[in-house]
Amino acid sequence: MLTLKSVAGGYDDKQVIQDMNFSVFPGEFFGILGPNGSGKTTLLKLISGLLPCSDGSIQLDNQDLQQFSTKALARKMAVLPQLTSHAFPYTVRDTVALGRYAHLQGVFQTWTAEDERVVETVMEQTHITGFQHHLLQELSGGEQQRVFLAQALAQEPAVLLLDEPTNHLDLAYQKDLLDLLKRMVREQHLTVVAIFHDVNLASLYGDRLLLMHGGQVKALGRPDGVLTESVVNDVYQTGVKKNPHPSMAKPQMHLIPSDYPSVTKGFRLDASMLDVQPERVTFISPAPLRTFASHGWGSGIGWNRYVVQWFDATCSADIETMGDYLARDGFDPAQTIGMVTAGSIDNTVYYFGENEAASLLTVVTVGQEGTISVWLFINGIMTDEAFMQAMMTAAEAKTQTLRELGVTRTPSIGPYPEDRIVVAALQYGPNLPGAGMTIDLGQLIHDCVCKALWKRMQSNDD
Ligand SMILES: Nc1ncnc2c1ncn2[C@@H]1O[C@H](COP(=O)(O)OP(=O)(O)OP(=O)(O)O)[C@@H](O)[C@H]1O
Repeated sequence: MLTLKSVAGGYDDKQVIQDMNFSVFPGEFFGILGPNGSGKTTLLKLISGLLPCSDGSIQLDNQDLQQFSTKALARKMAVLPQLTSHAFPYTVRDTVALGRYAHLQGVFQTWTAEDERVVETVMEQTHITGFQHHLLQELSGGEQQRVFLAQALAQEPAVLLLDEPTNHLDLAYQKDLLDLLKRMVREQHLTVVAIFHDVNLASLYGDRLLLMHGGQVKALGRPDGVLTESVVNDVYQTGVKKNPHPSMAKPQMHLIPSDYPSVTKGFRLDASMLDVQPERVTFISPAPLRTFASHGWGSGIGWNRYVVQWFDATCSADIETMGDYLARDGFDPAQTIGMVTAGSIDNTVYYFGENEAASLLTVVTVGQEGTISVWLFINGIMTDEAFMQAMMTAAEAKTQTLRELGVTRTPSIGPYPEDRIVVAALQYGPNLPGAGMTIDLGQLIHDCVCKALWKRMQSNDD
């Protein structure tokens, strides 16, 4: 275990680190974050013994760092410093082999079969075997980074210290390197202490994070506790928005550019953007809208410009055939919510509604087999909660209207597996924090969906 007790330190004329107290446990991936100049590298230099502490102490497995000989410390701890442009006239293999220095045995420092095996293994793990006979200066920055990681791993340390290890690495190698470290943490109980600039990578891979500010601890703990919007905004002095990762329980921070002009400024979603043709109904927005869609192509949460429904009696409407419809009619698949149903243009009704809180266009289509699609195009800035509440309110309005109309459907009134709801918001204009039935937007949605459905059903009677 690595333990820092009241550690202070820095350079001759400058005290950088103050009163650092924390422990890093065996088999832990410990991430260090902080703005430029906050003291991350200085802290790592103190932990590696490169700089002496001016106060406090650092212990490794209950032994003071100063009590280790250089070679004994190198068998316990390896360091991957920030990559510099300084290139050595060594081959890749020789550079990696230098990592075995602390393990060489006897007076003649004999190179053993075990040393050979370790060098081979770490070169394979870091994908550098293919250029092992190249000179270091012939490699790209990312390739050099992997060579120095292999050298550090060749030390077979219990603790690995890394200063911005993903610098210079492309996306795939960033993931490869961090996956490798994570695997070593899990399988070999390696302790990793790594400085990150990318808060999202730190969140994904770090078991715990230390957020530094002005040479001190600003926050320390699990990523979801450390990476709060207010703390990150405060420390980095910039606007961020926190969101969960789509497939892991890890927070992710999204930068909000401060002078990003709203492309949706100055227009309003209304029926002029709706195109009703015999074979399909299309809503075309001049700019991407934030969308929540329950079914079909583009379902889930996203940003889309087009919402399209094709009427095709022969279509099985599965997600595979949707690509053909999009391609045939020239819609960008990345910006489209698409659906297909049996039916015709007669089945489309729309209604524009407005109250003091917001305005919205409601489009309702009813397929031949009874499938109902409800689209809501809302003028305002909706929160995620508002989107979900809008979905629930629209579903409730639909069910209530069908009940009032005495409409029965197969399999039954109520939840109908093929019914669809799309909620799209301009994300410009009034703030709309909720859309439940007790607030203005919810009432407007309920009113518009009921009116549109009534209109549709009355036209049925004509
Ligand atoms: N060799 C040095 N001599 C004197 N001061 C130094 C030295 N190295 C760094 N500093 C100062 O110490 C402070 C912390 O620097 P450090 O490199 O630890 O920050 P950092 O958080 O790693 O920054 P970055 O994110 O930019 O890499 C800075 O104000 C820096 O100017």
